Amino acid sequence: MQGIWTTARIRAAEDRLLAVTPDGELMRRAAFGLATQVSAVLAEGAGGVSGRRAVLLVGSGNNGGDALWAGAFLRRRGVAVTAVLLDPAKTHAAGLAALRRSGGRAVSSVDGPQWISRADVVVDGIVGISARGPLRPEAARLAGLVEAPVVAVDLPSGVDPDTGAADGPHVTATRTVTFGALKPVHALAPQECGEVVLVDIGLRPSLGEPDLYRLEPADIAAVWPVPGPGDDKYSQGVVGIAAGSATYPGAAVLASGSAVQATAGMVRYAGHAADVVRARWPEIVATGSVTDAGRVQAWVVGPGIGTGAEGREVLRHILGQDVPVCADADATTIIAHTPEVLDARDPDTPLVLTPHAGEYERLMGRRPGVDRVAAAREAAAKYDAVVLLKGHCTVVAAPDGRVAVNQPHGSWLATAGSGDVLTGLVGSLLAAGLDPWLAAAAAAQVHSLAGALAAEDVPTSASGLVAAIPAALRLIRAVA
Ligand SMILES: NC(=O)C1=CN([C@@H]2O[C@H](COP(=O)(O)OP(=O)(O)OC[C@H]3O[C@@H](n4cnc5c(N)ncnc54)[C@H](OP(=O)(O)O)[C@@H]3O)[C@@H](O)[C@H]2O)[C@@H](O)CC1
Ligand SMILES: Nc1ncnc2c1ncn2[C@@H]1O[C@H](COP(=O)(O)OP(=O)(O)O)[C@@H](O)[C@H]1O
Ligand SMILES: [K+]
Repeated sequence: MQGIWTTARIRAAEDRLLAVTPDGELMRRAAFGLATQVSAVLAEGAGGVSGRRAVLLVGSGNNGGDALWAGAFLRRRGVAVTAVLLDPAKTHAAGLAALRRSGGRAVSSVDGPQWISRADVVVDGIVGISARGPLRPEAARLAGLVEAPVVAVDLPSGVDPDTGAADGPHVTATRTVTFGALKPVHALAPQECGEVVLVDIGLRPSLGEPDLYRLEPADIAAVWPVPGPGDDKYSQGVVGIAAGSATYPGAAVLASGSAVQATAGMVRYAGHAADVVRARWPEIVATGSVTDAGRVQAWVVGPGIGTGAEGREVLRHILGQDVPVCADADATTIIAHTPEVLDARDPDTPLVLTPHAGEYERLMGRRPGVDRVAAAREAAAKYDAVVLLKGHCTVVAAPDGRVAVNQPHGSWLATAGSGDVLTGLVGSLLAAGLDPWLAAAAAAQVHSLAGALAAEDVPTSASGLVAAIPAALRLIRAVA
């Protein structure tokens, strides 16, 4: 798993490392890595390095210092470097001196536009992990003039380092070069960061346990159930799907189909769409009611079941079965409106809730807001459940505090019925006995990968996602 650390933790680790490192050493390590990446962007975008023009946007902190030192390294490779100083009186003195010694130029922000317009690459050293709020007007004005590729130092300025919120003027980078460790912004604002490159400055041993995680293919491959020689259809975990209705059978078909594709064992369906489900997926054992569904090791409940009395009874029955439950869509709304249905649940029975922002609002009485990690954690604590908060970057929080952030592969999942596919994936992993947090996080990752593979650069559908699940799993197992 990739670890991600909040800026408070990064700063504390940096302080520990700084105390045992010669003055300026960390910044020089960071700047050298940064200069290497700027050179690479020049080589790719401007056809070479020597003779190309780099403009540094330099703020008042160490982030600007990194940019200035990198400018000095770039000079050695023959790059024409101009630093635009946003606050000359507070500019990092040693960095500025190094740039000047190397033959680089420094100008004030008034003279910035003429240099920015001729740049082959712009280095965003406006602000780093000590940033608060969006870009200030002068920085916003200069950033708005940039047309060249942008390499962001540590993070794209104006984007919140800890929440990834980009709700005001900010930089959008082609590449972000970060130091020592990933910060939340890198997982939560992929659109603004572009490609993220991590430069090792020796921080890892000082960091301790991560605050957030991102699953890597190897993590998913290691836990995704595959049958062994001793397995049969039951031993791998049977998942039950309570979804859809006679009028709206689509959710049932999608959630059940997703479960069929996800694992090898067995899928049971219970509800009013039994005929349609059976016709589409003959391998599913389908019945009309959850009370005669047979034994399962986990339940998926909610998509399309309605929020009336019948839906409530279905949910109450399922919560009382002492097996893990993924409650989605209408089940989320029922829980929000009649929380006493949860009394049917044994406190030790794992529950996964999968709200989108609107369902979150019903569950918590407020929108998730800009701090989606905190929002998911609060809901997880309130409901003693794993909460998968849907979005471009889906966040999965466990009641014990663990949080995973999903890595999106584009926005292809924004299609009707996509959530039904996700819930089927979660359910089959719960049935296989996975830790519920890991099940939800792995499902989210496979879901987005299936979206990208189904889409292949043109829009896809939820049925397309279901069909692409095997390809996503094949790819994950191949690269792991
Ligand atoms: N420590 C280390 O070992 C290493 C650190 N490293 C690097 O240091 C960076 C952190 O540096 P830092 O702490 O100096 O703060 P940083 O983010 O550059 O600037 C903060 C200043 O900017 C201002 N400002 C604030 N908000 C603003 C806004 N919205 N828009 C505009 N301006 C704004 C505000 O100043 P003010 O103008 O208010 O006086 C504030 O004080 C880190 O990201 C990494 O790049 C690497 O070299 C590796 C080793
Ligand atoms: N812009 C987006 N980028 C990436 N993923 C998205 C985006 N919009 C939605 N998704 C994902 O698509 C799924 C939509 O689920 P949901 O809102 O329940 O839709 P539905 O009710 O139509 O099934 C979620 O997994 C969500 O994270
Ligand atoms: K920056």
